[in-house]
Amino acid sequence: MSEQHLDDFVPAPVIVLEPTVVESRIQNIYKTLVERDGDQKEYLEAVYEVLDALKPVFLKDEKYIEAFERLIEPERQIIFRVPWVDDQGKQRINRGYRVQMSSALGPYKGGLRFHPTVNLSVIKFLAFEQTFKNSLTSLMMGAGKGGSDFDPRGKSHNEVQRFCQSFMTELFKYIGPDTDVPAGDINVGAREIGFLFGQYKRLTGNFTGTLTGKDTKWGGSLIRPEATGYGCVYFALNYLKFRNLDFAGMKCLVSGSGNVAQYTAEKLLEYGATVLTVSDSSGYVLEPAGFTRKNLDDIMHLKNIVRGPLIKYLEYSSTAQFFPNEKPWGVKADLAFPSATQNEIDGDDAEKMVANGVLGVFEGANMPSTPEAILAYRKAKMMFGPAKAANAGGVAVSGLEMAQNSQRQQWAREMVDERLSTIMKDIFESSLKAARDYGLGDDIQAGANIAGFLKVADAMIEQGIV
Ligand SMILES: NC(=O)C1=CN([C@@H]2O[C@H](COP(=O)(O)OP(=O)(O)OC[C@H]3O[C@@H](n4cnc5c(N)ncnc54)[C@H](OP(=O)(O)O)[C@@H]3O)[C@@H](O)[C@H]2O)C=CC1
Ligand SMILES: O=C(O)CCC(=O)C(=O)O
Repeated sequence: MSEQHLDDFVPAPVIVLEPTVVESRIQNIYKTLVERDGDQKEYLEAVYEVLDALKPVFLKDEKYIEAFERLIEPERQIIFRVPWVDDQGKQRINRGYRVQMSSALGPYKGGLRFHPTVNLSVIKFLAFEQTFKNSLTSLMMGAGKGGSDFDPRGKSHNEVQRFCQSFMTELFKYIGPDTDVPAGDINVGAREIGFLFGQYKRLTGNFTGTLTGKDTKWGGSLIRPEATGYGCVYFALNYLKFRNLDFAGMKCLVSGSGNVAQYTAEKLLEYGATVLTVSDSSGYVLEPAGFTRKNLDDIMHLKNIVRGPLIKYLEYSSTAQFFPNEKPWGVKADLAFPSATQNEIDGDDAEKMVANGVLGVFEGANMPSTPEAILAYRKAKMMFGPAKAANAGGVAVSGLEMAQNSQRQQWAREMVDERLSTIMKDIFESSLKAARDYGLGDDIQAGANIAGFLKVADAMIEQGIV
């Protein structure tokens, strides 16, 4: 650029609007979204939470309102047919999705979920949350999310393989190591990533880091399987330290019994906490004296190898109690780690936790707390680690997997764990700093939204209206 051009460059003026004008712009953004996508209730819930938290940012500069308006329209939404053949030779059809939300900070990045509840609203809310989460990690990652309404429950190994191959036969057109890098989420673990990667390689002829969460023998990062659960506990550790507390003797409720729940429980045990519960979609298990390491190994065996329902855990333990079709939130404890799915804690569940003196909730799952639940935590001044901050460890190590793949290297376990722990500490601190910068005290929920948003918004503004 010539000097003349540099002289010509005038940064956009800061436009400060009256609070009433900001309020009405916010209402209009939300109203327009409801008019367009009113049936997407999970997406509306996720957008509303962020919109509300960003008010102080919008009050300081109008440009951020415009950036937000742009951000809530995904860059691209891909919906496709996934035909496959079951073990009886019968044709089956599922629907596949990939929402490429934002490429402001890097290639689209985020997991794939296979679950009968998957629809466009669910994938959009997950891609939206991913945008702020990935920004908080400070790694070069944009945001996306995908999946299918395919239900792997009761499907054979071969059926899952055929489904994954068909899913990738369409998805491969839209992804790549520098464009979009999917990973796992609910029901997409090491087995499914293997099938998806194999088909991607077969279709493109390239062995690239296009998926993360790969097996560590062929390009995966050490610590990626543990990263979301460990990261959530590291985040909680920073929050506890900030309140002059620690894990020793803390009684913890964990929900879910999949990837995130298992490694959350593992790290909690390492830190001397007591894990009282795990759950699945059929109910929850209580170990009244807390899970031992052996108990946790049994849960891992039941869920990862046998792939059975949680009631079968009673065959492994004589002390456990199983509560069918119930959630663990009424059990008396000190800390809660929801690690199953969205909206698994409603207002009533949260009130039970408040009444039981729960000190903090750290979200391993994405958006597990309803708006009513969050209100109850806030009123009770509980510690609250919102998903986009607390569960960012998984995607952070996926970012490190991308870096290792680019270098054709595999880093040592200790090195990845150290990076993860530092990233979680930085996320806690940057969320706190953003809250303080905007006069919001130690409101980590608002701070995480603000810190995550500002980086994406500034990048969007600097890259022009695209
Ligand atoms: N894996 C990762 O790296 C990351 C995951 N997350 C989030 O963490 C959460 C758990 O994911 P992950 O552990 O990977 O998934 P898994 O598939 O490994 O485990 C999911 C667990 O949640 C339970 N579950 C799923 N749906 C429901 C439901 N509707 N009601 C009650 N329980 C349910 C499952 O029970 P059942 O087996 O009976 O279905 C299972 O125990 C999700 O919200 C995901 O988006 C967030 C960041 C990263
Ligand atoms: O590792 C990733 O890319 C995605 C993890 C994910 O889906 C999430 O953070 O919700």
